Amino acid sequence: MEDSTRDGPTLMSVRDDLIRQEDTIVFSLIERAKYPRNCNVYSTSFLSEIGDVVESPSLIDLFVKESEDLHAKIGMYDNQAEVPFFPHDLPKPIFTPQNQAHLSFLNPVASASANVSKLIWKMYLEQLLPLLTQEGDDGNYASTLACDLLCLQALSKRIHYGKFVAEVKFRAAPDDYSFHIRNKNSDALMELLTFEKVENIVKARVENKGRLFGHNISLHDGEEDGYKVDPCLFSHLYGEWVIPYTKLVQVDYLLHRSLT
Ligand SMILES: O=C(O)C(=O)C[C@]1(C(=O)O)C=C[C@@H](O)C=C1
Repeated sequence: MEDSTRDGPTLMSVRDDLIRQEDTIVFSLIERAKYPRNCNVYSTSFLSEIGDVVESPSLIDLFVKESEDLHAKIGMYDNQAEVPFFPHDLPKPIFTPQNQAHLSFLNPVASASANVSKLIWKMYLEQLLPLLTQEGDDGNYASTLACDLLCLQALSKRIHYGKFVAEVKFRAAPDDYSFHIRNKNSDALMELLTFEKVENIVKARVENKGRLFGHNISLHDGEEDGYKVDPCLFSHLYGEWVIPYTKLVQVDYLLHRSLT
């Protein structure tokens, strides 16, 4: 947890973490929008066409996988909030921090089961990038990949934070949640964990952040200021994908949470 009180995280502290993560998401998407689409980065035929390798993952596959291997070595995935896109054969951490108290908040079985990485990956590449970037290719593949990694990690962390939200909600009302968990009633769980008012506030706030962080400031009177990214994109992103995926994570987590 980024912010936990002495007695462990609360719904308020987890929501504060989510608010802080909005900044990271909005900033990283604005950074990615500096570059055009650069489709070669995502193409599985690009590397084989230029003849460098026989089997050809895309550049994004390669870059994210290699980055995650490096991050695993410094213990990134010991943190339950971080979920790798390529979880197989990750190297072991090369050191163990002394204070590991923050690592045991979630139910391990439920935490391992709640995973929407594939959905996030597909949404980012197929739906978000076409809305965020202009078509074109400026050859800046390394910078594009570096931005993509930050965006993907920020989105994944925010969405998988649903595990923490679910755990604090469960602990605050164990009887209500246990009843639906026992009955494997995902619709009732979804209803119980949904706060429409909060969702509307979140969407309005990220749109405002997009307006504030992406504001192009002109120095000349009469010149339109404009935005680096249309601010509505951020509320759209949250309304269509980020919040629904976070709720999927919460339901999946709860369905797999032991009740003892
Ligand atoms: O704040 C909560 O209670 C959450 O569960 C998080 C969240 C969100 O993803 O922003 C998801 C579901 C709720 O309806 C409201 C907001």
